[in-house]
Amino acid sequence: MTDTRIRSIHAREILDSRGNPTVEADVILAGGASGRAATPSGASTGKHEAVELRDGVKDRYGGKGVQRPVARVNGEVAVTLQGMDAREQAAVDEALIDLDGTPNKRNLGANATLAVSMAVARAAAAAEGLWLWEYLGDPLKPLLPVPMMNILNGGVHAGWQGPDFQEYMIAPYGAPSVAEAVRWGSETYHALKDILKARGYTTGGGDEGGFAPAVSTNTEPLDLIVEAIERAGYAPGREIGIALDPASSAFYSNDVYSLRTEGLTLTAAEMVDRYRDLTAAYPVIVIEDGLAEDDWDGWRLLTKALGDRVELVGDDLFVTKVDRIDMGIRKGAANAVLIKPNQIGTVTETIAAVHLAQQQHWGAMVSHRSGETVDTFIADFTVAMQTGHLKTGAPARGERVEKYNQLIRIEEAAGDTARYAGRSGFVR
Ligand SMILES: O=C(O)[C@@H](CO)OP(=O)(O)O
Ligand SMILES: [Mg+2]
Repeated sequence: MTDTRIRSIHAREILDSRGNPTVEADVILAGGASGRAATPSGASTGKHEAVELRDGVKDRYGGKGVQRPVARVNGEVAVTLQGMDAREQAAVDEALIDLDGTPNKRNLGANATLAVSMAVARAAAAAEGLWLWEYLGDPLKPLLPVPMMNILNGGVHAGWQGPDFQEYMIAPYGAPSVAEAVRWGSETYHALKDILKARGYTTGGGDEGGFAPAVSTNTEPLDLIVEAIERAGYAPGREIGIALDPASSAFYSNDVYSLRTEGLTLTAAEMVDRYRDLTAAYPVIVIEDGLAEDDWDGWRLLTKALGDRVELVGDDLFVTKVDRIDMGIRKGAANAVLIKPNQIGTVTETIAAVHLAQQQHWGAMVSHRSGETVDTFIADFTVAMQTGHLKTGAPARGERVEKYNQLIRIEEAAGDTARYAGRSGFVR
């Protein structure tokens, strides 16, 4: 094997899919192998997430002057990591955590540390001549995830023009392989487009490539999607299920949830009743962020009511942090964790969050951000961690399909050892 010590690290500012700046890092090893990675960026960010910094922006986090995440990677981060073995991911990430020295990466920026951390993993995999998923996981046990395709966008991702709920996803768990699942998803997406056109809705897209029609209730998208699944020739519930991310922290304040489209203001208990009705009437198998990021009592209520039959995923609630996931386990709040590497800022800490969820027999759903790049790290990561499902937007738009296409490539390369998670990809 070639020399895997880190020779140089270089970061730059590039654009994400919303046209906003983000960080990309290149890592070159002494033996010549290299890795490149770019960090995505959220819009409906949880308030407990690690901090994202941008070059030239005035520092809001207690530092003086302006933020310089890229310059700091090219300066002190590069100097500190130089000579370290890229295969020692935990040690590299520990060095990044120490150098930052804060609980939420506000010093270096989680977007800067993550780009470096991911690029180090890629460089090490390249040096060993392995696919990233093989390097990060068990090469003999690739588990291909159910693609959770967000085909109808609302909330902040659609400029509050449509439903209050942010994401309506389809989960083609009945397919025999990930390649077929992607095809089923794209056929349903195109059927939905035809249905929307016929009803006089615009077919413009939201941030994650799903359609953003100006519907007047939060249930209308469910009717439209069930119809689209049928029109594409599949059985709603048996072959393709539906997942929701209401991202409810965005419409929660003063202890109530305000559903603008429906002119309703609901308590947590009333929201739980609503979700109970929705899951009885539609094939909804996952609800992410059904309640707000600090509404622990509401989450316990929701988990008691639906936790035995619906995967209840905490995104803003847990922000990929082990101490918050631990709190959820102790309180009986949720039964699954959304896994977003940039919420925490290193590969090692992301793996720790996945492992904690898995030890509890909780679900772990790896996720993109609404602002993305063509980086496919999360596709390989999901296969390696055997999490069973990956949400990464609509089966349209380059930065989203690139992840689904990577799953197709992995499945092909893995051949007979590849297994598609299907229904087993969900905790309930
Ligand atoms: O809420 C979410 O789950 C994400 C990704 O779909 O959105 P954002 O990246 O805007 O936080
Ligand atoms: Mg979410």
